[in-house]
Amino acid sequence: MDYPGNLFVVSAPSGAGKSSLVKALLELDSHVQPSVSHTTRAPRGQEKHGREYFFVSEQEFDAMVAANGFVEWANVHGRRYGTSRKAIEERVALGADVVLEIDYQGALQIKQAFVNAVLIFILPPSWEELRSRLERRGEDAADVIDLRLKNAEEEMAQAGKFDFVIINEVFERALFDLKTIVHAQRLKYAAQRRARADTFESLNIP
Ligand SMILES: Nc1ncnc2c1ncn2[C@@H]1O[C@H](COP(=O)(O)OP(=O)(O)OP(=O)(O)O)[C@@H](O)[C@H]1O
Ligand SMILES: Nc1nc2c(ncn2[C@@H]2O[C@H](COP(=O)(O)O)[C@@H](O)[C@H]2O)c(=O)[nH]1
Repeated sequence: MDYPGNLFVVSAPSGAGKSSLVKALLELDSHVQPSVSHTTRAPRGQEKHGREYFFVSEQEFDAMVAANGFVEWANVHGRRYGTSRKAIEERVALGADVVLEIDYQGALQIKQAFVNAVLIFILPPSWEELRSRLERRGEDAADVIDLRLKNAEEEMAQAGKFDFVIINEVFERALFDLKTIVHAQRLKYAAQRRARADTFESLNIP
């Protein structure tokens, strides 16, 4: 389905820096709105219900799956995460640009539902740096970090299925790349929609 708003999907192995990049993008670009996912994992650090995530029980998550309430959902690092269908469809239908920070399985499901969604994959500069970012962040236990690094191998193998790949080595440079992609795609889709509207008008199609 085609909507007036744009969907940007940002995926990366845990610790590559996608949340930091998306947060910085949101501060710079008031046209972009974040999507708040539902998850069955516990809050960490200063995370708040409704801000970083909607933290729900396994039963609540099951109920949303049964009600077709997710536009995509996946098992990631042993927990379930999903994007509310209603929140996304309502906002892009109103012309908002929405950014989703989700894993690659969810990103590929989004592309099926929204063909114009732009998929962006963030890579760390090296394995060593990925591990040290997770350790420096200091929010996950050692066994959780090990699991996330193990899963990173499979996740990084999916980068080729994305529309764009950004290497997050120097933060400001990666942010510039992300901003450029968002602006370029917004202009491209606006031009496409205008051209289609002009064609319909010239053919007298309401
Ligand atoms: N370019 C960079 N150089 C150095 N450190 C960075 C860079 N980008 C992000 N970081 C740091 O790396 C850590 C991981 O970043 P962040 O939490 O944004 O990762 P993430 O990909 O969102 O991870 P997760 O999927 O687990 O939420 C944070 O401490 C962040 O400040
Ligand atoms: N498929 C989905 N993946 C999601 C969603 N929300 C977050 N995520 C991904 O989960 C991992 C772990 O996140 P963390 O906050 O526990 O570190 C990360 O790759 C996220 O991108 C979602 O709605 N759907």
